[in-house]
Amino acid sequence: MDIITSALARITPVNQSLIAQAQLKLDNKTKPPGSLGRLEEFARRMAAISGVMVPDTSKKVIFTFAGDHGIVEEGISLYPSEVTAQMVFNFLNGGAGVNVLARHSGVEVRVVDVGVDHDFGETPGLIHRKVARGTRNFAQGPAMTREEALAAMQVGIDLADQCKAEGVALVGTGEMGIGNTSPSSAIIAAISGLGVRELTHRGTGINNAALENKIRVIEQGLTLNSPDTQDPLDVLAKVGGLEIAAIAGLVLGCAANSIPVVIDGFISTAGALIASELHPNVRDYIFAAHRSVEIGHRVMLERIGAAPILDLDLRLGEGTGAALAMGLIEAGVKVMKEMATFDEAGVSH
Ligand SMILES: O=C(O)c1ccc[n+]([C@@H]2O[C@H](COP(=O)([O-])O)[C@@H](O)[C@H]2O)c1
Ligand SMILES: Cc1cc2nc[nH]c2cc1C
Repeated sequence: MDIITSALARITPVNQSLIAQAQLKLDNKTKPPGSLGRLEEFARRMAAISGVMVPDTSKKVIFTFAGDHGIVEEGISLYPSEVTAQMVFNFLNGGAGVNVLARHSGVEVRVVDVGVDHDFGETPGLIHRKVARGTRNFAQGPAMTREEALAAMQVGIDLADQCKAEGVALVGTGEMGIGNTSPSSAIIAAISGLGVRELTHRGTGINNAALENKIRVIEQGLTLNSPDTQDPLDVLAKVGGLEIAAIAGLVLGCAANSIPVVIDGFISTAGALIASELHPNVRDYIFAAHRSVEIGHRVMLERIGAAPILDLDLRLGEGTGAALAMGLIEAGVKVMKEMATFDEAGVSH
């Protein structure tokens, strides 16, 4: 049995009876029924996924996976590939957006090199799991071999298994990779069958002329590689990315370990989409942190069936939206844990 098959075999449906029990408990709290809106949904789903009515949410981790992209040579980003490695050092120094917002929410950030085009040597604090020094240019041939895509997915699965052993209650996804909105658009175009133009946006902030070129380059890559749209791993390998594959593995691994997973923006959702196409129960473990400015994100979220928690015009990635949303999900669990019932508070109902 290969690595993916064995992870898929561990995925079970979430505990439906805990959803009903959690709602009963929430309805006894001092509030009109349902009045805490989606916070109640978070509390119900956290119970159903973890199998515990009030999970201990003290350990929360975001994985920021970094990888480079051969497609950058086509001029599809505003920034050069060197920025990916430079930002890895910024993450390790605690100075990036995700570090700030994760500190705000009491979340630990772990940075993973799964495919950066830089030799990090012994760099302390970095999780060294490099599969390759970036993908190949998918406008000229396949981005990865199937073996490379599977190896990167294995990184995510391993980290999810480790989270289970550590008692991590909530996992978040994040990424850093100059050029990675292009493979993300290619993935949703291949899987949805919609046109590249409807799914491709400005990434780091390219102008109209560069956007036209980006659309043309992605269309060329899809035509050249003609990924098997019924085979999510073929799509991932041919037009995806190493960090996207690792996120697919992390999401799959979280589902296999009954850990709720909060997905960040457009690129993270591309990874989660691959995982949820591989097994229908994966989506029950996913919380969508926010709706990104990237126009294709809405289509991805609809396909996964996830309603975004926030809509803040974010388009940074790294796990920034996940960090913010994790605080709200934890707030839902705290309502379940700490809020007085009508009887406890002596309030009539
Ligand atoms: O998370 C998002 O929705 C998001 C939207 C646009 C850009 N990004 C980030 O910007 C980089 C990719 O943009 P680009 O233009 O280089 O493809 C990459 O490092 C992502 O983390 C992230
Ligand atoms: C500076 C910078 C930070 C980022 N974080 C995620 N993607 C990014 C892209 C750039 C360019």
